[in-house]
Amino acid sequence: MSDPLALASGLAPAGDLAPTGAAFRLPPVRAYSERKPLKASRLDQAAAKVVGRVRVGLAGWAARRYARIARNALARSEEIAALSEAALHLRIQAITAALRARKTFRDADIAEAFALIREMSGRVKGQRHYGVQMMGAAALLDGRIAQMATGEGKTLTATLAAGAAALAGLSVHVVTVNDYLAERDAEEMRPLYAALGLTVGVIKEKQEQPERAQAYACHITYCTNKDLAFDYLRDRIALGQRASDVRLKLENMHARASRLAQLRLRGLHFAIVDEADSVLIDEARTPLIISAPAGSQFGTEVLARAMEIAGALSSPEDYRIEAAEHRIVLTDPGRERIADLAESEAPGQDSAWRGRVTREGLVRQALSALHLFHRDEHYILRDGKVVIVDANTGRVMPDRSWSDGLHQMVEHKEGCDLSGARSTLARMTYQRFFRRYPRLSGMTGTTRGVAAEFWTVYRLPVVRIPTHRPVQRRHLPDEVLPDEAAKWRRVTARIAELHARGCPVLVGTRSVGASARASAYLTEAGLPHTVLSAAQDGQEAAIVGQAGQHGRITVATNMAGRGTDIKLGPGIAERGGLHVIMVERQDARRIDDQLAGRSGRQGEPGCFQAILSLDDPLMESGLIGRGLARRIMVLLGPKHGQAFGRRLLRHAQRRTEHLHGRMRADLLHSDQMQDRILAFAGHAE
Ligand SMILES: Nc1ncnc2c1ncn2[C@@H]1O[C@H](COP(=O)(O)OP(=O)(O)OP(=O)(O)O)[C@@H](O)[C@H]1O
Repeated sequence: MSDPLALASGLAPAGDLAPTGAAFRLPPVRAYSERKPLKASRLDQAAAKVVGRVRVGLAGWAARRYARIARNALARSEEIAALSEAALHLRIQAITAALRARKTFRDADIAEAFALIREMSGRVKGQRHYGVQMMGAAALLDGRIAQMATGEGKTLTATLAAGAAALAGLSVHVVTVNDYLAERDAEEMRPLYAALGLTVGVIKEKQEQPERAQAYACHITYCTNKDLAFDYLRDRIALGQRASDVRLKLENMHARASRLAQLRLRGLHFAIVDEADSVLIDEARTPLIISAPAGSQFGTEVLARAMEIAGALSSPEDYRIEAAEHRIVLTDPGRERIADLAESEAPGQDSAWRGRVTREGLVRQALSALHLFHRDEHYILRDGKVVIVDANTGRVMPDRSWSDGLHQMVEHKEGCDLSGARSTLARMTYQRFFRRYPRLSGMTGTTRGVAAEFWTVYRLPVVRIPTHRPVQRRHLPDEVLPDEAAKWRRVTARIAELHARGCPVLVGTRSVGASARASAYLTEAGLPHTVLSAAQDGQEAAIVGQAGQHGRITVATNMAGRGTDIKLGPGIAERGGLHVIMVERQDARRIDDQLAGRSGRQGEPGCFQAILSLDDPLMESGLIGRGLARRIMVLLGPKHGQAFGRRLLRHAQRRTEHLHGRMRADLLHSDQMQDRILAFAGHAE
């Protein structure tokens, strides 16, 4: 293999899988493995982009190599299928020894390991990996993004790469986007790993440090990106913010042991990121912050006054709402008005109003709470508390809070009790975190528009893997209605028609609020349905389990757009499979594709249709206003008007994608600057 995987081991050797003795050497023990930060100056980024393009072009060549590995593995399948249980175990021990001795993955070893894992999977789970799944797994082992269409079986694919790497002695992290998927995948695959002699740990939200350390000590650990990154941040705090490996080696045994006992991870070695575009691209900018209760915070009166002042200002004279960037910008006249209002309403009363920066910060947060953060979209109210809804996954994040007093401002707006203010102890982003893995890989259904970014930011080339069977999903043309009301009438009519035929329907929305509206319209039309949203994520498995059954109607935010495997009930394939109706465009075409991918899985029939309106939230990033767009649509008549509406929405989506891409590039650059500045003062996180 031209780019062999260099082996490294965690603190604890990954277990005794092969007979001990002279047969193989354990890889060198490193204290807390991680990669040095990658360079990311503007010039590096530009160069990486060019290289990235070339590598994307060369991906076909790499795919041929992975196909060869898969063919070689399949060629052994008959012989391996004939092995007795004991003989199969002996072969697994032999390949384990070979992998560990060589410290690199050779194509022949990979083919042997894959063939053995595949056979074991067939015996234990009744599922033998397809050739294309072995291709995908070879790409993962090689540190790439395997682009595999939705429903192609990425969960099973990961077992080959995770299993082979764990047999070789690497500690493996399989990263998914939410707790439900992490637990489901780990439990589903546990019997297979156990048969290979590998242990599996699952990280769950409420676990304490010892339990977490135990789960990370397993050969393979299933976890969410959020848990993993926070555990790493906590380890960095415990390690004392210094380059850990050298320091740990220099410390005496006792100090070292007590420090190690506080750690959770065994360092970063090999990660397989499921839904890689969501984790590595969409969530790249999410700030990960570890905070502690802070001493002082503003009281209700100050927040109330900030809200009053915010209410007295007007847009665009005093401030501008930049919806796409999700920020408020104060104008010069606005700043003056704030100074006047603060002075007149509270002559010298509270120190908060004396300093310009604090004063304007407070009013900006109040304006944000009023105009940018909406209930049932960005947050929900649960037990009298403001609970954030993650924009990417549609899930509630009970332990997350907005920083810099924004959370308290939103609580005040909603009349909730104020939670305590917190100060930051450590902070980083996913972008920064995942770049620390010496060997990173990912799987995703789509890399549309972001393949070059995977390379620029993470040095991850994308390899497209063919589907096992031809895709049978039908895509109907988008329909664009002039406004919300017309859209919902059309949506309910279409659902009623499908429901009458017994077809299961999945309605995909962008927010909890839109799901509630969909639910109200369906109730009015007398259509029985179930809502799957952040507000009731506890029943997720049960709802998803039913969504492909006869006549079912399920309304879901984009939380169902990732990883959920909706199985078709009896007779449903003959009725055309699952129908997915998208009622709002997402911020990126990739996310629309994910929703479409809930239907037509594994070569089954399915149908995808978008019924949209010019009231779509994306239109805020559009070229022209909604009123003008409506008039032009009417002028153009039904046929051309539709084409115009479709183009307008696509264009708005492309602008949003572009804007977000630029923001991520800026962040990478500023992260790099921060590294340089902080190099004199210690580590950034
Ligand atoms: N080799 C196989 N043999 C039999 N069934 C398989 C095989 N591989 C996958 N499947 C089945 O295919 C379905 C889809 O798998 P899975 O949910 O892992 O797909 P996915 O690629 O992760 O989809 P998504 O992109 O939506 O996350 C599952 O029901 C799984 O059991």
